[in-house]
Amino acid sequence: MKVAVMGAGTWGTTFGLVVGDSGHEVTLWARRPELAAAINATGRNPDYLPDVELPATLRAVSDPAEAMAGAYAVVLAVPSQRLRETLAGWDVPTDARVVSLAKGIELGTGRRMSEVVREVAGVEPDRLAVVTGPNLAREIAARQPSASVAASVSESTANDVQRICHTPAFRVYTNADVVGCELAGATKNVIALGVGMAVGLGFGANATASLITRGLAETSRLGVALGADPYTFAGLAGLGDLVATCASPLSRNRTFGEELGRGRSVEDISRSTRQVAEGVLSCASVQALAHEHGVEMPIAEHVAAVIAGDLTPAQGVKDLMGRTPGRERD
Ligand SMILES: NC(=O)c1ccc[n+]([C@@H]2O[C@H](COP(=O)([O-])OP(=O)(O)OC[C@H]3O[C@@H](n4cnc5c(N)ncnc54)[C@H](O)[C@@H]3O)[C@@H](O)[C@H]2O)c1
Ligand SMILES: O=P(O)(O)OC[C@H](O)CO
Repeated sequence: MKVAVMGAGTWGTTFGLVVGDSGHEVTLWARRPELAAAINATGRNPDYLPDVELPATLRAVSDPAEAMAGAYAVVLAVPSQRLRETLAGWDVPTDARVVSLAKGIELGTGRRMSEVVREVAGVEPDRLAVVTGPNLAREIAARQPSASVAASVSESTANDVQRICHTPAFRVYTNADVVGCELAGATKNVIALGVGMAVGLGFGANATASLITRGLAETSRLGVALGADPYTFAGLAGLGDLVATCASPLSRNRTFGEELGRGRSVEDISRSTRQVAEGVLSCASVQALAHEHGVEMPIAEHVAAVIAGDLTPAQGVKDLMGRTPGRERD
Protein backbone atom coordinates (compact mmCIF):
# COMPACT_ATOMS: atom_id res chain seq x y z
CA MET A 1 0.00 0.00 0.00
CA LYS A 2 1.17 3.55 -0.65
CA VAL A 3 0.80 5.89 2.32
CA ALA A 4 1.33 9.67 2.13
CA VAL A 5 2.62 11.26 5.32
CA MET A 6 2.14 15.01 5.07
CA GLY A 7 4.64 16.81 7.28
CA ALA A 8 8.31 15.96 7.78
CA GLY A 9 8.71 17.20 11.35
CA THR A 10 9.61 14.92 14.24
CA TRP A 11 6.36 13.01 14.40
CA GLY A 12 5.58 12.92 10.66
CA THR A 13 9.03 11.48 9.97
CA THR A 14 8.75 8.99 12.83
CA PHE A 15 5.27 7.91 11.78
CA GLY A 16 6.62 7.43 8.24
CA LEU A 17 9.26 5.12 9.73
CA VAL A 18 6.54 3.14 11.55
CA VAL A 19 4.44 2.79 8.39
CA GLY A 20 7.58 1.72 6.50
CA ASP A 21 8.33 -0.86 9.20
CA SER A 22 4.75 -2.07 8.82
CA GLY A 23 5.59 -3.04 5.24
CA HIS A 24 4.15 -0.14 3.28
CA GLU A 25 5.55 2.33 0.79
CA VAL A 26 5.79 5.84 2.27
CA THR A 27 5.82 9.22 0.53
CA LEU A 28 6.82 11.86 3.06
CA TRP A 29 5.86 15.43 2.17
CA ALA A 30 8.27 18.13 3.33
CA ARG A 31 7.41 21.82 2.90
CA ARG A 32 10.97 22.70 1.90
CA PRO A 33 12.37 21.06 -1.28
CA GLU A 34 15.86 21.16 0.23
CA LEU A 35 14.69 19.05 3.19
CA ALA A 36 13.04 16.52 0.83
CA ALA A 37 16.28 16.35 -1.18
CA ALA A 38 18.39 15.88 1.96
CA ILE A 39 16.12 13.06 3.22
CA ASN A 40 16.39 11.26 -0.13
CA ALA A 41 20.15 11.78 -0.35
CA THR A 42 21.01 10.64 3.19
CA GLY A 43 18.13 8.36 4.25
CA ARG A 44 17.78 10.56 7.38
CA ASN A 45 15.93 13.73 8.33
CA PRO A 46 18.81 16.09 9.16
CA ASP A 47 16.58 18.78 10.67
CA TYR A 48 14.42 16.74 13.02
CA LEU A 49 15.88 13.23 13.49
CA PRO A 50 19.47 13.32 12.24
CA ASP A 51 20.53 10.14 14.06
CA VAL A 52 17.71 7.93 12.78
CA GLU A 53 18.04 5.80 9.66
CA LEU A 54 14.76 5.82 7.72
CA PRO A 55 13.36 2.75 5.91
CA ALA A 56 14.45 2.28 2.29
CA THR A 57 10.77 2.29 1.26
CA LEU A 58 10.41 5.93 2.38
CA ARG A 59 10.84 8.67 -0.22
CA ALA A 60 10.42 12.40 0.41
CA VAL A 61 8.79 14.90 -1.97
CA SER A 62 7.90 18.58 -1.68
CA ASP A 63 4.88 18.60 -4.00
CA PRO A 64 1.75 17.74 -1.98
CA ALA A 65 -0.15 16.47 -5.05
CA GLU A 66 2.71 14.09 -5.88
CA ALA A 67 2.79 12.88 -2.28
CA MET A 68 -0.93 12.11 -2.19
CA ALA A 69 -1.36 10.68 -5.73
CA GLY A 70 -2.73 7.14 -5.52
CA ALA A 71 -2.43 7.03 -1.71
CA TYR A 72 -4.38 4.38 0.20
CA ALA A 73 -4.12 6.68 3.22
CA VAL A 74 -3.15 10.32 3.72
CA VAL A 75 -1.65 11.01 7.14
CA LEU A 76 -1.68 14.63 8.33
CA ALA A 77 1.31 15.58 10.52
CA VAL A 78 1.31 19.37 10.53
CA PRO A 79 0.74 21.37 13.74
CA SER A 80 -2.89 22.00 14.73
CA GLN A 81 -2.95 25.75 14.28
CA ARG A 82 -1.52 25.38 10.74
CA LEU A 83 -3.75 22.53 9.56
CA ARG A 84 -6.60 24.64 8.15
CA GLU A 85 -4.42 26.90 5.99
CA THR A 86 -2.28 23.96 4.87
CA LEU A 87 -5.23 21.77 3.85
CA ALA A 88 -6.92 24.67 2.04
CA GLY A 89 -4.26 24.49 -0.68
CA TRP A 90 -4.52 20.73 -1.24
CA ASP A 91 -6.80 18.34 -3.13
CA VAL A 92 -7.06 15.40 -0.78
CA PRO A 93 -7.95 12.24 -2.77
CA THR A 94 -11.63 11.38 -2.42
CA ASP A 95 -11.02 7.66 -1.91
CA ALA A 96 -8.16 7.71 0.63
CA ARG A 97 -8.49 7.17 4.35
CA VAL A 98 -7.38 10.38 6.10
CA VAL A 99 -5.53 10.17 9.40
CA SER A 100 -4.92 13.08 11.76
CA LEU A 101 -1.89 12.98 14.05
CA ALA A 102 -2.04 16.51 15.46
CA LYS A 103 -2.84 17.02 19.14
CA GLY A 104 -4.52 20.36 19.47
CA ILE A 105 -7.76 22.36 19.39
CA GLU A 106 -8.07 25.16 16.85
CA LEU A 107 -7.88 28.66 18.29
CA GLY A 108 -10.91 30.83 17.63
CA THR A 109 -13.21 27.97 16.51
CA GLY A 110 -12.68 25.34 19.23
CA ARG A 111 -12.64 22.69 16.49
CA ARG A 112 -10.96 19.32 16.89
CA MET A 113 -8.59 18.42 14.07
CA SER A 114 -10.95 15.87 12.49
CA GLU A 115 -13.59 18.61 12.37
CA VAL A 116 -11.14 20.92 10.58
CA VAL A 117 -10.31 18.16 8.06
CA ARG A 118 -13.97 17.54 7.44
CA GLU A 119 -14.73 21.24 6.96
CA VAL A 120 -11.76 22.15 4.77
CA ALA A 121 -11.12 18.97 2.78
CA GLY A 122 -14.71 17.65 2.74
CA VAL A 123 -13.66 14.28 4.17
CA GLU A 124 -16.65 12.36 5.57
CA PRO A 125 -16.28 11.02 9.15
CA ASP A 126 -16.26 7.39 8.00
CA ARG A 127 -13.04 7.99 6.04
CA LEU A 128 -11.37 9.81 8.91
CA ALA A 129 -9.23 8.46 11.73
CA VAL A 130 -7.05 9.79 14.49
CA VAL A 131 -3.88 8.10 15.76
CA THR A 132 -2.97 9.11 19.29
CA GLY A 133 -1.50 7.73 22.49
CA PRO A 134 1.70 7.73 24.57
CA ASN A 135 3.91 8.23 21.53
CA LEU A 136 7.05 10.22 22.22
CA ALA A 137 8.61 10.29 18.77
CA ARG A 138 12.23 9.73 19.76
CA GLU A 139 11.43 6.51 21.63
CA ILE A 140 9.35 5.24 18.72
CA ALA A 141 12.05 6.15 16.21
CA ALA A 142 14.41 4.02 18.34
CA ARG A 143 11.83 1.21 18.00
CA GLN A 144 11.21 1.04 21.73
CA PRO A 145 7.86 -0.63 22.52
CA SER A 146 4.82 1.63 22.57
CA ALA A 147 1.06 1.31 22.20
CA SER A 148 -1.36 3.63 20.46
CA VAL A 149 -4.95 4.04 19.34
CA ALA A 150 -6.46 4.33 15.85
CA ALA A 151 -9.85 5.95 16.39
CA SER A 152 -12.61 6.28 13.83
CA VAL A 153 -16.39 6.26 13.82
CA SER A 154 -16.01 3.60 11.11
CA GLU A 155 -14.75 0.26 12.38
CA SER A 156 -13.41 -0.63 8.94
CA THR A 157 -11.43 2.63 8.66
CA ALA A 158 -10.00 2.10 12.15
CA ASN A 159 -8.99 -1.44 11.09
CA ASP A 160 -7.44 -0.14 7.84
CA VAL A 161 -5.40 2.43 9.75
CA GLN A 162 -4.36 -0.16 12.34
CA ARG A 163 -3.06 -2.31 9.44
CA ILE A 164 -0.84 0.44 8.04
CA CYS A 165 0.94 1.28 11.28
CA HIS A 166 0.93 -1.79 13.54
CA THR A 167 4.47 -3.17 13.96
CA PRO A 168 6.26 -5.44 16.45
CA ALA A 169 7.29 -2.26 18.35
CA PHE A 170 4.17 -0.13 17.78
CA ARG A 171 1.03 -1.87 19.01
CA VAL A 172 -2.16 -0.23 17.75
CA TYR A 173 -5.62 -0.72 19.24
CA THR A 174 -8.78 0.47 17.50
CA ASN A 175 -11.25 2.77 19.25
CA ALA A 176 -14.59 4.27 18.16
CA ASP A 177 -14.43 7.41 20.33
CA VAL A 178 -12.90 10.07 18.08
CA VAL A 179 -14.13 12.95 20.27
CA GLY A 180 -12.57 11.56 23.46
CA CYS A 181 -9.29 10.56 21.79
CA GLU A 182 -8.77 13.96 20.17
CA LEU A 183 -9.76 15.91 23.24
CA ALA A 184 -7.48 13.85 25.48
CA GLY A 185 -4.55 14.36 23.09
CA ALA A 186 -4.98 18.13 23.07
CA THR A 187 -5.61 18.57 26.78
CA LYS A 188 -2.70 16.45 27.99
CA ASN A 189 -0.33 19.01 26.47
CA VAL A 190 -1.89 21.71 28.66
CA ILE A 191 -1.61 19.58 31.80
CA ALA A 192 2.00 18.73 30.86
CA LEU A 193 2.80 22.44 30.76
CA GLY A 194 1.47 22.67 34.33
CA VAL A 195 3.49 19.64 35.45
CA GLY A 196 6.58 21.14 33.82
CA MET A 197 6.03 24.37 35.75
CA ALA A 198 5.81 22.42 39.01
CA VAL A 199 9.04 20.58 38.17
CA GLY A 200 10.73 23.86 37.24
CA LEU A 201 9.67 25.32 40.57
CA GLY A 202 11.45 22.44 42.29
CA PHE A 203 8.42 20.37 43.37
CA GLY A 204 8.54 16.58 43.45
CA ALA A 205 6.54 13.47 42.61
CA ASN A 206 3.52 14.32 44.77
CA ALA A 207 2.91 17.57 42.90
CA THR A 208 3.33 15.81 39.55
CA ALA A 209 0.98 12.97 40.47
CA SER A 210 -1.61 15.37 41.87
CA LEU A 211 -1.58 17.45 38.68
CA ILE A 212 -1.81 14.35 36.47
CA THR A 213 -4.73 12.94 38.45
CA ARG A 214 -6.69 16.16 38.80
CA GLY A 215 -5.79 17.03 35.21
CA LEU A 216 -7.34 13.78 34.09
CA ALA A 217 -10.44 14.53 36.17
CA GLU A 218 -10.99 17.89 34.49
CA THR A 219 -10.22 16.48 31.02
CA SER A 220 -12.80 13.73 31.58
CA ARG A 221 -15.40 16.30 32.71
CA LEU A 222 -14.94 18.29 29.51
CA GLY A 223 -14.92 15.12 27.42
CA VAL A 224 -18.20 13.89 28.88
CA ALA A 225 -19.75 17.33 28.26
CA LEU A 226 -18.68 17.03 24.60
CA GLY A 227 -20.15 13.53 24.24
CA ALA A 228 -16.97 11.45 24.69
CA ASP A 229 -16.93 7.98 26.23
CA PRO A 230 -15.60 8.38 29.82
CA TYR A 231 -13.62 5.10 29.48
CA THR A 232 -11.43 6.71 26.80
CA PHE A 233 -9.79 8.84 29.49
CA ALA A 234 -8.59 5.73 31.33
CA GLY A 235 -7.08 4.37 28.10
CA LEU A 236 -4.00 4.98 25.95
CA ALA A 237 -5.26 8.26 24.48
CA GLY A 238 -6.15 9.52 27.97
CA LEU A 239 -4.16 8.35 30.97
CA GLY A 240 -1.49 6.71 28.80
CA ASP A 241 -0.56 9.83 26.89
CA LEU A 242 -0.95 12.06 29.92
CA VAL A 243 1.50 9.98 31.97
CA ALA A 244 4.06 9.68 29.15
CA THR A 245 3.97 13.39 28.37
CA CYS A 246 4.02 14.58 31.98
CA ALA A 247 6.73 12.13 33.06
CA SER A 248 9.20 12.44 30.22
CA PRO A 249 11.88 15.08 29.73
CA LEU A 250 11.49 14.26 26.00
CA SER A 251 8.11 16.02 26.00
CA ARG A 252 8.26 19.47 24.44
CA ASN A 253 5.24 20.62 26.45
CA ARG A 254 6.58 19.47 29.80
CA THR A 255 10.00 20.97 28.96
CA PHE A 256 8.39 24.27 27.96
CA GLY A 257 6.56 24.36 31.30
CA GLU A 258 9.74 23.52 33.18
CA GLU A 259 11.51 26.49 31.61
CA LEU A 260 8.56 28.71 32.59
CA GLY A 261 8.82 27.40 36.15
CA ARG A 262 12.49 28.36 36.16
CA GLY A 263 11.54 31.93 35.32
CA ARG A 264 11.95 32.21 31.54
CA SER A 265 9.27 33.96 29.47
CA VAL A 266 6.99 32.39 26.85
CA GLU A 267 8.58 34.55 24.14
CA ASP A 268 12.11 33.64 25.14
CA ILE A 269 11.40 29.89 25.21
CA SER A 270 9.46 30.01 21.92
CA ARG A 271 12.36 31.78 20.24
CA SER A 272 14.82 29.12 21.32
CA THR A 273 13.08 26.12 19.71
CA ARG A 274 11.86 25.29 16.22
CA GLN A 275 9.63 22.51 17.56
CA VAL A 276 5.97 22.93 18.32
CA ALA A 277 4.66 22.70 21.91
CA GLU A 278 0.95 22.49 21.06
CA GLY A 279 -0.31 23.25 24.58
CA VAL A 280 1.04 26.81 24.45
CA LEU A 281 -1.69 27.76 21.98
CA SER A 282 -4.26 25.07 22.75
CA CYS A 283 -4.53 26.11 26.41
CA ALA A 284 -6.63 29.09 25.29
CA SER A 285 -8.89 26.98 23.07
CA VAL A 286 -9.32 24.30 25.76
CA GLN A 287 -10.22 27.06 28.22
CA ALA A 288 -12.72 28.54 25.75
CA LEU A 289 -14.34 25.11 25.20
CA ALA A 290 -14.61 24.64 28.98
CA HIS A 291 -16.31 28.04 29.37
CA GLU A 292 -18.66 27.32 26.46
CA HIS A 293 -19.75 24.04 28.06
CA GLY A 294 -19.82 25.30 31.65
CA VAL A 295 -17.07 22.88 32.75
CA GLU A 296 -14.67 23.73 35.56
CA MET A 297 -11.02 23.17 34.52
CA PRO A 298 -8.89 24.92 37.14
CA ILE A 299 -5.52 23.52 36.03
CA ALA A 300 -6.06 24.41 32.36
CA GLU A 301 -7.36 27.80 33.46
CA HIS A 302 -4.23 28.53 35.51
CA VAL A 303 -1.89 27.27 32.78
CA ALA A 304 -3.64 29.54 30.27
CA ALA A 305 -3.24 32.50 32.65
CA VAL A 306 0.50 31.85 33.01
CA ILE A 307 0.91 31.54 29.23
CA ALA A 308 -1.04 34.79 28.77
CA GLY A 309 1.32 36.49 31.21
CA ASP A 310 -1.41 37.15 33.79
CA LEU A 311 0.09 34.93 36.51
CA THR A 312 3.52 33.61 37.43
CA PRO A 313 3.87 29.82 37.82
CA ALA A 314 4.43 30.27 41.58
CA GLN A 315 1.25 32.37 41.92
CA GLY A 316 -0.59 29.76 39.84
CA VAL A 317 0.36 26.97 42.26
CA LYS A 318 -0.59 29.11 45.26
CA ASP A 319 -3.99 29.93 43.72
CA LEU A 320 -4.71 26.30 42.81
CA MET A 321 -3.81 25.10 46.32
CA GLY A 322 -5.90 27.91 47.88
CA ARG A 323 -9.15 26.97 46.12
CA THR A 324 -12.12 26.04 48.31
CA PRO A 325 -11.75 22.42 49.50
CA GLY A 326 -14.16 20.06 47.74
CA ARG A 327 -15.15 16.44 47.08
CA GLU A 328 -12.92 14.36 44.81
CA ARG A 329 -15.87 13.31 42.64
CA ASP A 330 -16.84 16.93 41.73
N1 LIG B 1 6.84 14.68 18.39
C1 LIG B 1 6.08 13.79 19.01
O1 LIG B 1 6.57 13.03 19.84
C2 LIG B 1 4.61 13.71 18.69
C3 LIG B 1 3.94 12.52 18.98
C4 LIG B 1 2.58 12.43 18.72
C5 LIG B 1 1.91 13.50 18.16
N2 LIG B 1 2.58 14.64 17.87
C6 LIG B 1 1.83 15.73 17.26
O2 LIG B 1 2.14 15.78 15.87
C7 LIG B 1 2.02 17.14 15.40
C8 LIG B 1 3.29 17.52 14.68
O3 LIG B 1 4.33 17.47 15.64
P1 LIG B 1 5.86 17.28 15.27
O4 LIG B 1 6.48 16.58 16.42
O5 LIG B 1 6.04 16.68 13.95
O6 LIG B 1 6.32 18.81 15.28
P2 LIG B 1 7.69 19.42 14.81
O7 LIG B 1 7.79 20.75 15.47
O8 LIG B 1 8.78 18.45 14.98
O9 LIG B 1 7.47 19.63 13.24
C9 LIG B 1 6.45 20.47 12.78
C10 LIG B 1 6.17 20.15 11.32
O10 LIG B 1 5.17 21.07 10.87
C11 LIG B 1 5.66 21.80 9.76
N3 LIG B 1 5.17 23.16 9.83
C12 LIG B 1 5.59 24.13 10.65
N4 LIG B 1 4.93 25.28 10.36
C13 LIG B 1 4.09 24.98 9.35
C14 LIG B 1 3.18 25.75 8.60
N5 LIG B 1 3.00 27.03 8.81
N6 LIG B 1 2.48 25.13 7.64
C15 LIG B 1 2.67 23.81 7.39
N7 LIG B 1 3.54 23.05 8.06
C16 LIG B 1 4.23 23.64 9.03
C17 LIG B 1 7.15 21.75 9.88
O11 LIG B 1 7.74 21.95 8.61
C18 LIG B 1 7.35 20.33 10.41
O12 LIG B 1 7.23 19.43 9.36
C19 LIG B 1 1.72 17.99 16.65
O13 LIG B 1 0.34 18.21 16.72
C20 LIG B 1 2.16 17.11 17.80
O14 LIG B 1 1.42 17.38 18.98
C21 LIG B 1 3.92 14.76 18.10
O1 LIG C 1 6.64 16.37 22.95
P1 LIG C 1 5.19 16.65 23.20
O2 LIG C 1 4.95 17.31 24.52
O3 LIG C 1 4.56 17.36 22.04
O4 LIG C 1 4.45 15.22 23.30
C1 LIG C 1 4.65 14.29 22.28
C2 LIG C 1 3.55 13.24 22.23
O5 LIG C 1 2.31 13.85 22.07
C3 LIG C 1 3.54 12.29 23.39
O6 LIG C 1 2.58 11.30 23.17
